[in-house]
Amino acid sequence: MKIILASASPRRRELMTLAGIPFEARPVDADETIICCTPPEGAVMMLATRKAQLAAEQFPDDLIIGADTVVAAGKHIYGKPATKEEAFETLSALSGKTHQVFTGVCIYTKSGERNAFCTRTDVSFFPLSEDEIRAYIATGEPMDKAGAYGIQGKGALLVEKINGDYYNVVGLPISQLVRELKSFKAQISLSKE
Ligand SMILES: Cc1cn([C@H]2C[C@H](O)[C@@H](COP(=O)(O)OP(=O)(O)OP(=O)(O)O)O2)c(=O)[nH]c1=O
Repeated sequence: MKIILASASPRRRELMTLAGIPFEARPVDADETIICCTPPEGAVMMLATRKAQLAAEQFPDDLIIGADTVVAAGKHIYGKPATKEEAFETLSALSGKTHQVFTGVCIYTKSGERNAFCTRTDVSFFPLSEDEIRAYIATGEPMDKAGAYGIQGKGALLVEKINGDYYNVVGLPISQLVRELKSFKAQISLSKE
């Protein structure tokens, strides 16, 4: 049984490699629309499960990992910005405040085993000036990232402090994932021999 990462995210691939998990990356084209008023924890687990189920159609004999990350602040849920203006609005809303980053992960086999979990990290931003936000957007970094920033890049300069797993913010709570995989019933080897 192979491990399939149902993801196009280069960050998730890097983190799987960092953890020493042997895997193949097979992106899926999932509808990432979140039903209105769904709490972020439920939304990310639902989307992670949707991605895993789609990949399982193509790889019915394998163990699939799907993941989804969103940023939540107050009642708002922020995914990847569609435009630079949306990135500006998102970063303005996060400026000077603490928000939550939720990543949902689903480990799934077509034979019926399923484990979905969600990890939360609190991230506090410094107050940001309009010029600072515009300069950051001009780097191009925000456009493919939930909440319109990447903590692993220049986005690190926006962050005053974090509470929780750093790798969860980058897109995969890798230590929790390794623990969940160990307790998963499927016969998988986590070593790369
Ligand atoms: C907050 C934050 C998010 N991100 C990224 C992680 C995810 O790749 C992305 C959130 O979008 P997702 O929809 O979770 O993932 P994706 O579209 O990149 O990849 P796939 O659906 O194929 O798995 O935002 C960072 O890289 N750094 C950060 O600091």
